[in-house]
Amino acid sequence: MSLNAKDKSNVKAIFAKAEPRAEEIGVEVLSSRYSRHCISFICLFILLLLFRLFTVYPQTKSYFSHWKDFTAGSAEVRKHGLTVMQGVLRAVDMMDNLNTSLLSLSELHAFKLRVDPANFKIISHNILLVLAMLFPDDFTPDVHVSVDKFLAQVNLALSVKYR
Ligand code: HEM
Repeated sequence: MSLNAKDKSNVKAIFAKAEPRAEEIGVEVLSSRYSRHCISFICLFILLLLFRLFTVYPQTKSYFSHWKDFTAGSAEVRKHGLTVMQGVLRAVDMMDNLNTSLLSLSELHAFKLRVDPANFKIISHNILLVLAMLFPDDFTPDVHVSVDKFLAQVNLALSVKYR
């Protein structure tokens, strides 16, 4: 299912919307539940995303057996979360050319990391969930459809080298 012009603008808007709310979100949420060291929106997103991923789908931790600390806010979780989110944000920028722009990432996950591609669906579900939690007013059904379609395209592009 390809992205139409409305989908593209919805996807760009919800990811762009995040930045100005960083401080507000950081103070309200991070100070109580998460590390105080990481106060940008992106850090919060990462903490929620990976925290949910590893808690609700603990089998995903098996790919990170070299990590020492899986708790929300650990240096490893923060560093890797940022890496994944940079990948997603790059995909937002390159949404017209996903297969090419994510090709080397697909190769890495398929042949070096040997990640079961079923996990791409799990992480997409969590990305949707965290966006809905952080931006309930912006996360209209219309936006939900667009982001869902976008993440499905990202998954397809990440799965290219598995075929
Ligand atoms: C939206 C989906 C995803 C994106 C955009 C993404 C992106 C990335 C990026 C950018 C890297 C670093 C690549 C490099 O070092 O050159 C990476 C590494 C990695 N990814 Fe993913 N990833 C995704 C999904 C997943 C999933 C679902 C898993 C497993 C559950 C996974 C497991 C890993 C592992 C194990 C590494 C290496 C981490 C390390 O060296 O400590 N990724 N990913």
